[in-house]
Amino acid sequence: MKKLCTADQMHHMDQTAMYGKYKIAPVVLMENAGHAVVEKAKDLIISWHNKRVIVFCGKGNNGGDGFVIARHILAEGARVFVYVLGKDASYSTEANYHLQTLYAMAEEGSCVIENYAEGNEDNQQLHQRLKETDIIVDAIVGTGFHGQLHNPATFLVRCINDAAKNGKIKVIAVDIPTGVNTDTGEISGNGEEHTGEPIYADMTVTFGALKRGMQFYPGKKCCGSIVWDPIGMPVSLLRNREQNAAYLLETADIERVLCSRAPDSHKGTHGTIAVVSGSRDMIGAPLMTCRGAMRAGAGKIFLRVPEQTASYCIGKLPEIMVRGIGSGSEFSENDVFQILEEAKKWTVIAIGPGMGKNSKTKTFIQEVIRNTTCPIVIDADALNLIHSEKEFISPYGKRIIMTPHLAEFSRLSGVSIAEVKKDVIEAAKHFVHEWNVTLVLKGAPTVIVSSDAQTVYVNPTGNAGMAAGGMGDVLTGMIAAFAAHDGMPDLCAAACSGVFIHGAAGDYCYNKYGPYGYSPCEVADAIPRVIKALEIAGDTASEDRNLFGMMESI
Ligand SMILES: NC(=O)C1=CN([C@@H]2O[C@H](COP(=O)(O)OP(=O)(O)OC[C@H]3O[C@@H](n4cnc5c(N)ncnc54)[C@H](OP(=O)(O)O)[C@@H]3O)[C@@H](O)[C@H]2O)[C@@H](O)CC1
Ligand SMILES: [K+]
Repeated sequence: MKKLCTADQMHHMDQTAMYGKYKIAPVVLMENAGHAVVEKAKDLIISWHNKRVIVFCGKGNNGGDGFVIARHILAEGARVFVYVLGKDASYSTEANYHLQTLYAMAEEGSCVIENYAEGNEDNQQLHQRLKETDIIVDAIVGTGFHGQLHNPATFLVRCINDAAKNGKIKVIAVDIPTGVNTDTGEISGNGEEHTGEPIYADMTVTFGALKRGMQFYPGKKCCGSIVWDPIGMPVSLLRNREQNAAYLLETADIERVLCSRAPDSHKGTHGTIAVVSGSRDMIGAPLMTCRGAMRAGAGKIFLRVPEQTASYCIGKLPEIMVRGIGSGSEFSENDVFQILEEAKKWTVIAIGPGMGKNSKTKTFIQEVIRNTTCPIVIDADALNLIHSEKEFISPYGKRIIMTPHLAEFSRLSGVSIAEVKKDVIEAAKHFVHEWNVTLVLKGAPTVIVSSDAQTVYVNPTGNAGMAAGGMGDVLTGMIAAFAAHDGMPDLCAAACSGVFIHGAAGDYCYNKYGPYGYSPCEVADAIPRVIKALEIAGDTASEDRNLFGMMESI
C-alpha cells in the first residue's frame, strides 16, 4: 500500500528529511523533485527534444521545482520560456539558488525568463506563446495551496486551460495541479464557471508520498495520470506509519491476505455464510449477495428469507441452501427465535439487501445482532432501519462491518452528502469514532476505515459502470465470504479485500463488455479471474504487479 498524505504530513516529511537526522540538503531534494518530473513526463511526451515548453513558476517551492525542470529540459534540447511569479528575495534559499542558475543560463541566451511579478506583463505575448507551445509545466502552486486561487494565478490557470482544451498541448502538473486541495480534493472555484478554476493536467508527477486530494473528486479529475517519485527520501520516511494514516490499496496487499488456501482444507474451513435478507418486493438482492459470497469462495451458503418469498429463491442458485423463515413476506421480531436456533453454526452473517422498510424488521435486526457472536455485514435496508441506533450498535461494533453508499451514510451520520464530499476521509473517521464499526463507505473511490478509526484505506479499483443496482449486494456477499476466509487477519482486511476485488472484477467487465451495461452477476462471475490474477501477481518477481494486465491474459 502507498501512503496518502495531507499537506501537513508532507511538510513534516520534507522537514525531517532535510533537518532531522538525514540532513538531505534542501537544494538536493528540490533538484531530485524537478529531475523526477523531467524523467517521468517522458511516458507522456516521449522526448523533450525540440519541444516548445512554457514553465510557469509560482512564488513558493513548487516554483523552485519549475526552475530545476527548466534547466534539465534545456539540456535535453527543449525551447523554454519560464514565467517567474515571485521576486528573487521572496524565494526560499533553495529555490533562489536554482533561479540564479537559470538566470545565468538566460544571460547566455539558452532560455527566456519573464518576470511576471513586476505587474507590467505583456499578456498578448503570453497568449501567442501559449498558442505555439507543445507543453506547459504547472509549477504555480503545490501543496501550499489554500482557499481559492487569486491573481495572477487565476488568470494564468484560465489561459493554460484554454490553450490546452483542444488536447494538442500537454499539461504536466508538478506535485499536484494548481488549485487542488492536497487534503480533500476540493478545487478552487468549486467547479463553477468564471471562478478561480484549477489546472486540468494530462499528467501529475507527485513527490515523496501520494496526496489524499488526488484520489478524491473533483481534484482527481484535474490530475490526469498520476505518477509518483520518491525523490530520494529516506525509505523509513516513505514507509513509516503516520498518525492519522491513510493508504491507497495495492494488488500486493490483497494478494498477501487472500491467495493461500491449504491443500487439505474442506468446505467447513472456508466459512458458513448466512445471508439473512429479502422481502416480497426485493428477492433479487439477497440472491446477488449469495452469488457474491459463492464466487468469493465461501465454503457453504445459507439463504434465509421470509417464508412467503422462499419459493422464488429455491433453485435460482443451486449452490446455496434456501429456507423460508416465519410466515410473512418481511422479517419481524417473531422470526428471531428460528434464526437464532441456527446461528451458532454460522461463521458470518450478511444482513440487509432487499429487506424492506418495515419497522418490525428493525427489531428483528437488533435482536439478531444482540443474540449472535459472529461477524455481521450490515448493508442496504438494514442500514436505513438502524440509522438512529448508534448507541445500540457501538458496543457490538468490533464484529460489525457497515457498507453504506453516500446516501445511506448521510442518513446514518446525519451529515449532508455535500458536506461528506468536502472531506470524505474525515467524515468516515468521525463516523467510526462514534459507531465503533469497520466502515466501507462506497463511492468513487470507496473508503474503508478500521473499527479503531486509526487507519483509512482508499480503493483504487472500479469504474462508473458499476454505478448500478445490485453491485452493492454482490459486494456484501463478497465481504462476508472474505471475513470467513481461512487466515484472514481481521474484518478490516476482509472489507479491503472485498472492495478491491469487487472493483477489479468491475474493471474486468468494463474491458470485456464496455463502459457500462454489464450486470452485478457478471461482476460476481469475474471474481475467480481476479483471484487468479492476484495469484499470478504473487508469483511474479516483478515489482510492477499490474493486476489488470494479468487479467487480460487469463
Ligand atoms: N523542501 C520541500 O519542502 C520540498 C518541496 N517541494 C515542492 O514544494 C512545494 C511546497 O512548497 P511551498 O510550501 O513553498 O508551497 P507552494 O506549493 O509552492 O505554494 C506556496 C505559494 O503558493 C501561493 N498560494 C497559496 N495559495 C494560493 C492561492 N489560493 N492563490 C494563489 N496563490 C496561492 C502562495 O502565495 P501567497 O498566497 O502566500 O501569496 C505561495 O507563494 C511542493 O508542492 C513541492 O512541489 C519539492 O521541491 C520537494 C522538496
Ligand atoms: K502545481
